[in-house]
Amino acid sequence: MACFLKCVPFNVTPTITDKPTSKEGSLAVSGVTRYSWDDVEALTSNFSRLIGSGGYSSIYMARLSSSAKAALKVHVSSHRLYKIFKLELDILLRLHHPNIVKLLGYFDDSEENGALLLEYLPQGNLQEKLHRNSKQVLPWRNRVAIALQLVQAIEHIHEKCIPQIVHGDIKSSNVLLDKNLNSKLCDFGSAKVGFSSMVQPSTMSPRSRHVTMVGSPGYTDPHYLRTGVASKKMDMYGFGVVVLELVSGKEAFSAGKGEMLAHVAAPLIQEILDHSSVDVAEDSVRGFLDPRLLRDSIDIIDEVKAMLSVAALCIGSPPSLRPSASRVAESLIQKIPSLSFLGCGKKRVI
Ligand SMILES: Nc1ncnc2c1ncn2[C@@H]1O[C@H](COP(=O)(O)OP(=O)(O)OP(=O)(O)O)[C@@H](O)[C@H]1O
Repeated sequence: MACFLKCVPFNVTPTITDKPTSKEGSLAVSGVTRYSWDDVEALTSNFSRLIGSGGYSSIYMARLSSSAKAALKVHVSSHRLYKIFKLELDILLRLHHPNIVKLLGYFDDSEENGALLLEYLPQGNLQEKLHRNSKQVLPWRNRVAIALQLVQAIEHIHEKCIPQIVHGDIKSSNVLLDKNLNSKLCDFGSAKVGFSSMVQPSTMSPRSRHVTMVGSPGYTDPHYLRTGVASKKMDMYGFGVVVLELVSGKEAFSAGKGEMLAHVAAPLIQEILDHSSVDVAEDSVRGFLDPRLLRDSIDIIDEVKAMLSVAALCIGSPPSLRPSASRVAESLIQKIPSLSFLGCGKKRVI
């Protein structure tokens, strides 16, 4: 999760009622099992296989049976991080969507230790898939499918959940991939729940016009950085940057060059906003496209332009002009024929 958390106080109201199940030592809440620490140790074979780590957690392989795998996210033990664990737990208990990581169970000592048992996504996160595994090129049709599935997950939390949820940290390492490269949004530790559209961090003093957080480098909405006002539009900004990553194969922030992808793309984005993606020179588009996809570029150039025009609108200013997640989903389905391999045009999951 991003350092967003340092600025926004959480008001986590426990909403979970535990009900006993037949399994000894475990409790279940709406199909989600509550585990004891002994269960957790057994499921992970004493935390023997680390499969991922984030700023505030470690993720271990867990086995529910000889064939069924899961991922156990253990939050670092502390009172402050326990609140983040509770926030993520409360949100995941409410969320059921094919493109959002599924909660299977949890451990909670009600003080400062918590762990989430999640469905296991064997292809890891999108950031690694795009940038670290250079031998295996992610095909174009999977990239557009991932963009659509991600925006459908965002649409679900923004527009279908009551109260609505803002994720607060949309980035490629928070997009996990299943064995068929379907995407699942994870990491709700930075989320805001139940405000109408905007939230202002209370740590912003009237004298200070700047917020202390910087967010995940390359993904944070500059409007949020300037004003401290968080809204659904900041998720759309993060989504726009992920689309730029999918198209270009470049990282959102290059530490070596100290360069942000949104800045690198700015001239092309401006051209698209000033004219229309249809009129933008094909050479400029090819110049931005992931070189590993250039071989197929003749067939996909119109789709690349459609993806770029979505990214341009999502990272544009002012935030009020950015499209909603449902508008983006509709526009991708309309303009990208490759999505038909998913049957996306026919049936929408929201
Ligand atoms: N269900 C899962 N299946 C497989 N791998 C996972 C799963 N959940 C998390 N991971 C791996 O662990 C990484 C970190 O997970 P996550 O983002 O939830 O942790 P975090 O502490 O909130 O991280 P961050 O500092 O990025 O916010 C993911 O990018 C992914 O590589």
